[in-house]
Amino acid sequence: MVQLTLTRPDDWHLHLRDGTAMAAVVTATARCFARAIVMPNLKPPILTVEQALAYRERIRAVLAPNSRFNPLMTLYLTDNLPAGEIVKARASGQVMAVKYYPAGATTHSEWGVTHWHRVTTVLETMQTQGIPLLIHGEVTDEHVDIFDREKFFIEQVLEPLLSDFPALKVVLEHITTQEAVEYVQDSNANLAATITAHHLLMNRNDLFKGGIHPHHYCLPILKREQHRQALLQAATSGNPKFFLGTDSAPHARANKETTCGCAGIYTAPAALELYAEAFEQAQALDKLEGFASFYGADFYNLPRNQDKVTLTKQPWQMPNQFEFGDSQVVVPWRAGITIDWQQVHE
Ligand SMILES: NC(=O)N[C@@H](CC(=O)O)C(=O)O
Ligand SMILES: [Zn+2]
Ligand SMILES: [Zn+2]
Repeated sequence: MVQLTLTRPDDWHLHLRDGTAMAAVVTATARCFARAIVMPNLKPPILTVEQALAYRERIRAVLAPNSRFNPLMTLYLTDNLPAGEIVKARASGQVMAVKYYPAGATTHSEWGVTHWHRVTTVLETMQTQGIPLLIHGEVTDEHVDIFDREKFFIEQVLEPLLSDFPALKVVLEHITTQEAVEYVQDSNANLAATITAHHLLMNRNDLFKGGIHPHHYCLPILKREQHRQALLQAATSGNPKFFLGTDSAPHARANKETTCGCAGIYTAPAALELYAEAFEQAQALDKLEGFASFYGADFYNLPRNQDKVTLTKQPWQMPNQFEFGDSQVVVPWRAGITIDWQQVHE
């Protein structure tokens, strides 16, 4: 049997939601990942260190008693986030980063940043304190084609922002384009990017193959094949600027399969297995460990994990749905479909 053993990975971009929904999904991540950067886009969002630490305790409270899963918290950047909150975040040791949502760009981004010029004081403090800025990199101008929003964000926002804050650590999250890959490659070591499994394995045809697929809809939206190839190349290149962030983003089935469905793909139930599939496709399984288990920790100046996980090539079928709190269900990516790799649970 083909087996693959690697240092336990971390997920550097994850949505856990809150309440009973959170309780229903957190194990899917905790079974595999040692740590995860937990996104703050709750409704209402996580605006203070106090709220972030309380959210962290709610997550920890539903973990199995012997779980060593460590949720790493983030703050939601608004036009009004006080710089003092950054100092508190640094002191907390558990609030690791600040998330920049352009207002209106994605799920629960309505409290996000209207223009980066409004948050320069906070960025200044983050730069001094060494707190990374995590960016959803899409412009929100409705005149910009949805497939070009990432490219335009890089030109119109990221480039000027980085030139004003060259020492700020920045993660361009869930990149989807060749332009993003090239921009990150060509920048200094303070800029890194996360890549999702679904953007490594699907292109925009998968939104429409034989009919419309709401469970393939996420933001940034899937792009054409040329971009998927660029992402695959970046992820498997061994360049430490690219690391794992699933962007696993569960929504209730009823909110996906509807007239105006939510953006977000729930990949946590097979996250590492799906990355293995992508890396195998690129004949680069030997590069998975660096991408999944080393480079993110290095970027955040955290120790690499010590223990291991093992995947085996034993097909299994993804369930059609999972419970999602309060009599809701969530449909995972690849629902009802065979997954090639499987994590071995000791
Ligand atoms: N990726 C998504 O399509 N959705 C995310 C938000 C985000 O990461 O942009 C969500 O919270 O549902
Ligand atoms: Zn996003
Ligand atoms: Zn996300």
